[in-house]
Amino acid sequence: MSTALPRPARPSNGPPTVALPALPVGKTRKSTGGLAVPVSRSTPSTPKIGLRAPSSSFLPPTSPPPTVALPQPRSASGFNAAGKTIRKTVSINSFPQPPRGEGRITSLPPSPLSTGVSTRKARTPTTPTYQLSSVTPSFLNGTGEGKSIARLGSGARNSDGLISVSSPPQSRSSSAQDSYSTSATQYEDVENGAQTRGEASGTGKRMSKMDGKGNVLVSVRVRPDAGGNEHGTDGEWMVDGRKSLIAFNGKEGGDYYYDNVFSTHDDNSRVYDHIAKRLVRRVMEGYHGTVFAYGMTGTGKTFSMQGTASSPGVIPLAITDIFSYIRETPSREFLLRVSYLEIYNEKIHDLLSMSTAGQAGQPQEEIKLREDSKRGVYATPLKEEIVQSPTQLLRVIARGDQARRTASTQFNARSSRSHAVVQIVVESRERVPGSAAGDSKRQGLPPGGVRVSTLSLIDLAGSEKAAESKERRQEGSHINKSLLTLGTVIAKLSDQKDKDGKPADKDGKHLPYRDSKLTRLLQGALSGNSLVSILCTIQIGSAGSVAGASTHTNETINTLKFASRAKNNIVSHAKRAEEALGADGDGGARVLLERYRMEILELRKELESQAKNNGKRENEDEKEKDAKEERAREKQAEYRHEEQMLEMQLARTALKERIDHLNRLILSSKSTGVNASGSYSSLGMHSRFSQSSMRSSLTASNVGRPLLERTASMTSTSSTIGRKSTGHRSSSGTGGTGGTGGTGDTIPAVDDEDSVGEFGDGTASLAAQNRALQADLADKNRYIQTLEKRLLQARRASSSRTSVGIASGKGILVGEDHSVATLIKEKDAEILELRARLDDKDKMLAALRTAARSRDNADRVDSRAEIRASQVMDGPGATSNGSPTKSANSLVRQVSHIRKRTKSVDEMNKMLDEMIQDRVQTGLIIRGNRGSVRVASESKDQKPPSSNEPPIQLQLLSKQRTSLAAADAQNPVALEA
Ligand SMILES: Nc1ncnc2c1ncn2[C@@H]1O[C@H](COP(=O)(O)OP(=O)(O)OP(=O)(O)O)[C@@H](O)[C@H]1O
Repeated sequence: MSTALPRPARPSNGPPTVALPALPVGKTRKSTGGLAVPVSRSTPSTPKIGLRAPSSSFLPPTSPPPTVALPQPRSASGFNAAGKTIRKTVSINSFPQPPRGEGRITSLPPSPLSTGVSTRKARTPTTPTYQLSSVTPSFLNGTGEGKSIARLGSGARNSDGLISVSSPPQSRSSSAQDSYSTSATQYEDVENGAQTRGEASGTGKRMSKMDGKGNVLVSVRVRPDAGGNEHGTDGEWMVDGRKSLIAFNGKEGGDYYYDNVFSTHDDNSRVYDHIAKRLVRRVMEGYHGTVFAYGMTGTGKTFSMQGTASSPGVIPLAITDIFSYIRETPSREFLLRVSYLEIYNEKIHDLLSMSTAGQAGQPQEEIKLREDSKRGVYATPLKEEIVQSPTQLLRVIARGDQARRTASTQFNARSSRSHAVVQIVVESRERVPGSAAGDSKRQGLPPGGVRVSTLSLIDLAGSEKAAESKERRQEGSHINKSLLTLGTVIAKLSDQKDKDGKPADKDGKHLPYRDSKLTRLLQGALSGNSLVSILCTIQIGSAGSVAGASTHTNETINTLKFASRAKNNIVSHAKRAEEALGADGDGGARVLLERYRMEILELRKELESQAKNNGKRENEDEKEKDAKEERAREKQAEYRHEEQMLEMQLARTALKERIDHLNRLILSSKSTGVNASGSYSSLGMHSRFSQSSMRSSLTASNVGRPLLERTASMTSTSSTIGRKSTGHRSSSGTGGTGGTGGTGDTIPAVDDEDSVGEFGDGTASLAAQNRALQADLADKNRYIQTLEKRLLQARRASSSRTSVGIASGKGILVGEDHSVATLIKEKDAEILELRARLDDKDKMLAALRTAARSRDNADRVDSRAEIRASQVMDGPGATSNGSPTKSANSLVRQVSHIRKRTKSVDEMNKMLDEMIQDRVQTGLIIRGNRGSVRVASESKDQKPPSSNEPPIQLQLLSKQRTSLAAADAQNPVALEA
């Protein structure tokens, strides 16, 4: 069916290269206030529009077939074969640069707003309709379109043959470097200086190079009719996607050419490819870009921007391409952050924080628009989320969508009641600064800087004429007001600047950007700082009613007018964003990539310095630890050493005491006991001595375990002796006055034959002394065993310490250990010696015992004989008279004998004291407060005992032996025995 439809008879090729004469404008067109009039309307040969098929006819035109798929050159499209003037039918694609001055003004399409209409009306009759013919033709005009088309080869992709412009490759991730013939692309190519279109660009290319400006990309999408009528109800509409044409044959009709016209059959993917794909790439390369959808409510703005799961729209497809670009550009690193806001009833809401703050019932902080020289106009405070994957980005946007306000309207069950703005900020920098020096040089940018560009994807709320509810009406009034302001600003846009250098309208007046939040937010894009692509959505059809049809038609025409005006008036001066170097200044501080890089560098430095410090600290810690361990070891060794020295000292003292004690005992055993005066007994002496030595021991060894054990040993010793001593005393007490006639019967609990003193005066008998000695001997043996144990332990400790000392290389320790080892050896020798001495003493004791017995026997015999002799000599009278002469003599003899012996003991003690005194003087022995002595081993300058010189105990012992021998020599009784 579509094949049979006649097409508008417009020349499609062979455009003139010069300005064409003005053509008369048809009345009907005039009445539209300058709206474009399809040539076909006034061409007799052209069928009526009502019969025409819409441009979405799927089959290629029959005759004459377009030579190329590109849009008509504007010179050709401006009029038909009949030479009719069609002011507004100049192809938008033929505006590689904005019209200027008067030409531009006159070429403006009629504004839907009152301001533009009168001007247009006044000028229309006198102004040539093809004002832009003087503009250097672009690659799309007659100078080279054929070649460019052949090269671009977009037709292959267009299955329905309606593509009017070359299309980029379809792959979402393809580069499509030179396949997009829009003004914006021309601009970009100028920037890069690349002859991407080669000869196809022709003079247009050269012109572009000269001023580097371009128009925005304006596309129109026709939504399928809800009633199933694809091409309009009254047959007045014609949509030709291939020619980018929308023609209306009704009231205020005309032909409208745009960069792209999408028919009802074009899907979202195709729409994206044509309106946004290139722009997204440019954004990734450093330009700011804005895509927005404009149109009446329910015409498919949201459908085009967001799409559906099966047919994703501009936003998801752009996101896919952004990440594809990042993947394809390994030489740069990127950082993406996204924000999402809506303008509802002239208030800005953050859709990303609304989903959190709003849910929690917290009022959102009011978001204001601010402006600075670097960022332009921006909303603050606005949540920005850094995203790392398409999924994450889509999720963020979906979250915002959830928060967006929608409501049911007459034309849309889920109408967006706000303008929604997704902003994706792209930061990028060379991965290795300076690596692409050549490239950077070409771009005139230093390597290493961060480029920041912004992609704004805007879904405007739909204009609405009538609303039922008050709320809808209020929303509608805000929406309409902001859209009206947008239209006004666009209508007033010009190259004029005011005295401050700010964009001004044609009369030099301020542009009313501030009249609405929307225009304020779009200020940067509208004033040319960014590449702009506008998608206008329309619906051709009645929407089921006559009233609806008329509303639709009016709205559709208004939308088309808006699109035309935007195409003509918005001029892009977009430049690649400057690279911010360092984090200095306001711009630098915003650049997260730079901030993060600096932060990373700082953190790395910190990490390194920390690692260094840690290393140092570890070393120090280790050293300190070593030193501590060393000190602990030394302390331990010192303690052990002290302990050992103490033990040895105690042992020495104890041994000495023993020796003294034994000596005293031996000497006592040689004596005959105390005489009748009872001045002292040997056991009494011993007891006293024992107590005193105990005290001294306690004083000398008041620390350590050895003390307790040794003290216990001493206690047992003293108790043994004390018991005997007590027993002795008690015997003294009972039998002390027994006189010569006293017998052993007076001593209880002593069954030994020797238990009774011969004098009955309490003097200890030899047997008692022997028992005491044996008990003492047992004590001594036990003590020696304890000593041996101690020494064994000391030896072990010393050997382990020696090994530690050797391991740690401490010569001094080894030296000390040597001395200790030597001491131990000496101790061993000493013990051996002592044993030998003890054996000697045992033997001596046995001998003494025997001698004592035989002496006692002899004494008894002697005394009896003496008594008998005196009795004989004195007679009975003498005895009765009690002459005491002889017995007194005998007693005197005995006493003198005992005194002699006592004297020898005293002498020996004296000798020992002298020896000790001698040692004390030489500093080898220190005398304690209570008479105890200790070896001055603690003193640091203590000389190690000479290997030749025997230890003091041995010396004492040997001296003692000598003295004993001397005493024995004086005491023939003992020796003879
Ligand atoms: N090209 C299309 N193909 C199929 N369905 C479409 C198309 N355009 C719009 N629709 C459908 O029309 C309805 C309204 O579309 P959409 O919500 O996108 O309109 P709108 O312009 O955003 O409206 P509003 O301004 O009220 O938000 C939706 O159900 C959508 O699916």
